[in-house]
Amino acid sequence: MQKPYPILLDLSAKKVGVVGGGKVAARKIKGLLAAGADVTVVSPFLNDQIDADAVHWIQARYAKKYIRQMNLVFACTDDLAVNQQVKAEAAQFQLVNNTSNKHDSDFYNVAKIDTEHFMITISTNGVSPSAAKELKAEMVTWLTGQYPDERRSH
Ligand SMILES: C[C@@]1(CC(=O)O)c2cc3[nH]c(cc4nc(cc5[nH]c(cc(n2)[C@H]1CCC(=O)O)[C@@](C)(CC(=O)O)[C@@H]5CCC(=O)O)C(CC(=O)O)=C4CCC(=O)O)c(CCC(=O)O)c3CC(=O)O
Ligand SMILES: NC(=O)C1=CN([C@@H]2O[C@H](COP(=O)(O)OP(=O)(O)OC[C@H]3O[C@@H](n4cnc5c(N)ncnc54)[C@H](O)[C@@H]3O)[C@@H](O)[C@H]2O)C=CC1
Repeated sequence: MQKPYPILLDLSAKKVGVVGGGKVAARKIKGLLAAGADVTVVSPFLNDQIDADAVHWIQARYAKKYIRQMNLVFACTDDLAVNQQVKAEAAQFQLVNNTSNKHDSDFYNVAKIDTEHFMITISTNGVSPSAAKELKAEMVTWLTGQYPDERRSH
């Protein structure tokens, strides 16, 4: 991304689409449900880490019609052509995260530390997600030393 614009979103009760129901989808869905989003998953199969009762599950292969209401869409299948298709077919109002191609995404997810007083988000602007995860771990250790009360969910 050339000039990313960072924001925090209120997704409570907002419809969010997730295409694919595997390991990566499971991680994204966990974060979305924690934010109170109304998640619809389009996928023939669901990973056992995804609670089918907590989402709307459309048990089908991707088709544009399933996500036409959603502002925010996560393309998480293991078929790169399908993820690309989700991005290519999106309307102007839809923001798509193609999880298999950072060069084909409208937004990236961030590593997050959520404490009593701060929400700290970490990004490498797509360069190295594992480096973001490592820096998060170091910052949690540092923060815990500075603010002993700040141990909430990370
Ligand atoms: C561009 C971005 C788009 C997006 O997903 O939003 C993206 C893309 C890709 N990730 C890949 C791999 C991994 N991603 C993780 C983990 C996380 N990835 C996250 C974000 C992002 N990942 C966005 C940019 C973030 C930034 O700017 O720093 C985090 C921060 C947040 C989250 O996922 O919610 C979360 C850590 C949060 C936490 O732990 O706290 C791990 C580690 C693990 O799973 O343990 C691995 C395996 C190890 C590795 O390769 O690093 C691949 C290669 C796929 C392949 O080639 O097979 C791509 C595709 C590509 O690079 O194009
Ligand atoms: N952005 C990130 O954080 C990361 C992204 N990736 C990328 O994520 C992608 C998915 O990886 P995993 O979740 O590990 O794969 P996975 O194999 O666990 O899951 C793939 C899911 O896609 C579904 N699917 C396949 N074709 C579909 C279609 N036509 N329509 C709807 N659903 C369909 C399958 O049923 C399955 O649920 C890979 O392309 C990988 O490169 C991998 C690691 C991290």
